[in-house]
Amino acid sequence: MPNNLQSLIYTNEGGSSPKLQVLDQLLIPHEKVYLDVPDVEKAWSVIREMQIRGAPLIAIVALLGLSVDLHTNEKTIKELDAMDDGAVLKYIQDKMTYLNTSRPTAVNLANALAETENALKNAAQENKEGSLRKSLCKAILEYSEFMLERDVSDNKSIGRFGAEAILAKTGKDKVDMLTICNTGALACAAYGTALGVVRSLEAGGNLSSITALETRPYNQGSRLTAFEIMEEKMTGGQLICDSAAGALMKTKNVDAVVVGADRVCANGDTANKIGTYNVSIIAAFHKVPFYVAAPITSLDINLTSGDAIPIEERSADELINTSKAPANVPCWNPAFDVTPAANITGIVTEKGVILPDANGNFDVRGFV
Ligand SMILES: CSC[C@@H](O)[C@@H](O)C(=O)COP(=O)(O)O
Repeated sequence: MPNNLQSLIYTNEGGSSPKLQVLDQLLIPHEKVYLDVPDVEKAWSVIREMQIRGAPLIAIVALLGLSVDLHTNEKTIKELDAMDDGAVLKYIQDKMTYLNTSRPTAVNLANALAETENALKNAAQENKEGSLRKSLCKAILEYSEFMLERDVSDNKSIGRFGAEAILAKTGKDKVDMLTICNTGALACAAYGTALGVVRSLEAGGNLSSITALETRPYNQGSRLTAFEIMEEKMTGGQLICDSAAGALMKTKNVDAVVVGADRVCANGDTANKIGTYNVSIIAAFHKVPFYVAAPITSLDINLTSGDAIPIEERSADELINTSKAPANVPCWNPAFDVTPAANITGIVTEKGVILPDANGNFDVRGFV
């Protein structure tokens, strides 16, 4: 991703004055506007309104937003000043619980908050700063910055493992790829997951083409992925509408599909942007390998199958406003669907590719 178009801008002058701005993705590709995130309320709303989106970025913005709130928001500082030590932990936990209500399907935020809880417990025990409040706030700051750095290195590993797996599976030197939604630098701190795999193929000279699906109704494919493809002049980049995926596989060539994930269950069932399930069925019909690319933080080993994944349903307006439909038509607008593990060839993580066993069953638990 070119430096002039980052999903977020984070600074921390002096080590304890974090500042966060996020790119308003609803305005891309026509305008580039960065929004200040001074507190958890703003972090919650940019996530909820999809001004930022993508499972990894949602978690990063929530945690950095919490850190900014605790260190620099005057209202929060005043409230903390008036508290005794016993109340501080609960106060921070309440803000975390609130952030976790922003969007339900991606598990990365819930996993990040669980990791933060552990960091808080350790910080409280060690109390290195000599003040519980300072120790807890420092722990949040350190953990949020760690997440930011880890995201980029994990994505590069996912990219490498995914490219190797696809080239080995297809036995080709150059591959035609298909993807849905936006899983690129705009969905993460940088580089991307599924689009990171495509980036890695391109870097190795192994990309023949990359087709992005439009991804109705929010058009993350046409607004964001197509934008990233054009910015980087990716080889053979093109856009098609969602309903053209079958025709593409039948009449042109697709060597492999690679998609992101919002939540991968213990058995490999994967929630991702609405329409991913359709693509997996078409890929299975045409015997095209179908890869999921996601960091370990997208795995939810507590859910045994995809039936239990909470699927976010969004307002009818989003569908009506983007489809010229009659204003009063009833709509069902699920933001995600679940691809059954049976349709998945491999799950690419930063630790390697998870493959099914001899019976075709996945068990992702050993990777967490
Ligand atoms: C690396 S992002 C993976 C997924 O989060 C992505 O494919 C997706 O479904 C995003 O949905 P969104 O509703 O735009 O947040």
